[in-house]
Amino acid sequence: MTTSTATPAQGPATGTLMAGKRGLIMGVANDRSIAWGIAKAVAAQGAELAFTYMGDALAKRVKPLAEQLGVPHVLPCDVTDEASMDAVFASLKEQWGTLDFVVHAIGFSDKNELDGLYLNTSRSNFALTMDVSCYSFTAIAQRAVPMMTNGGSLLTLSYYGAERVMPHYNVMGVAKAALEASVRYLAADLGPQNIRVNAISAGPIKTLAASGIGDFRAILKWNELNAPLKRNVTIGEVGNSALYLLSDLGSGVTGEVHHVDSGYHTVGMLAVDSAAETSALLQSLVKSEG
Ligand SMILES: NC(=O)c1ccc[n+]([C@@H]2O[C@H](COP(=O)([O-])OP(=O)(O)OC[C@H]3O[C@@H](n4cnc5c(N)ncnc54)[C@H](O)[C@@H]3O)[C@@H](O)[C@H]2O)c1
Repeated sequence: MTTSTATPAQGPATGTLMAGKRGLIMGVANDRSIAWGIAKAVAAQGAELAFTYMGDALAKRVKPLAEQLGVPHVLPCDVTDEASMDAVFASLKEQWGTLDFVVHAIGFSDKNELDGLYLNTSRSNFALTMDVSCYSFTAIAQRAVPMMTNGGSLLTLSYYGAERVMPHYNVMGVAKAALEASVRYLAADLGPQNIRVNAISAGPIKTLAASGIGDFRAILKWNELNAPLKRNVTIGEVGNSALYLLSDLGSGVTGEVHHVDSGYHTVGMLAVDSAAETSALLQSLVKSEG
């Protein structure tokens, strides 16, 4: 193996950890997407990939990215549409026959409800958020598992708002909590087939999906000030942790929610050395609420 010690800033480490493995990456929207960070990390280790994208508008962005990594299969998929998911797996079955891993980096909620109080969540947006952000992982697993004849690895993305109240995360927090529970149930169901199921709980990262969350910039700053590493994480770092869970390095790990968040989830109190800046940030949040 020829793994280098490159940091995410220098690009992913190259090597052969994923050689011979075929995987589907769902959720690349652009080059800021967490799914893109994961795709780069596993491609640099020899994985053969397929991408899905949602809607014609994103095809223009996703196809050139796929070309960069030499990904030949780029398929449309809307996870609220059963036929669209069936078509993706029928196509992969025809092209590849078997599948080794799937990355589910998909979430959605009406941004009007990612602001203000959770109390005001509508029935329709509750159902849509749960469908896209939680149930779809199970729906994808149902289709992927029959192709994972040599075992496999399923990976989804969560956020700390599943465990603790984060301002404005609202119904997404409820959906992520359910998603994390489904990781554990799927892990139990699929363990006997040597199919592992895990989640990465990523720290806040400026992406298209994140831009819909109220006061997201303040959340980014708050994490930077108060996380043990005193900075936010990159999609490259999430990609490297995903590589561990998707490759045989993670062969003993399933049902896990692995935090890649500069350690923020371990902190019980604000950082004393950033108290002044954190307090100024709080003041600005109070003003924006007012
Ligand atoms: N950015 C963050 O701070 C952060 C932190 C933790 C977890 N996450 C999670 O990471 C995952 C990826 O999000 P991201 O931040 O990279 O943003 P992103 O906008 O780049 O990716 C979200 C993806 O979901 C796709 N999507 C939405 N509705 C869909 C549908 N009906 N069918 C198929 N695809 C659909 C979008 O097309 C997009 O590709 C999400 O689950 C998100 O909740 C993000």
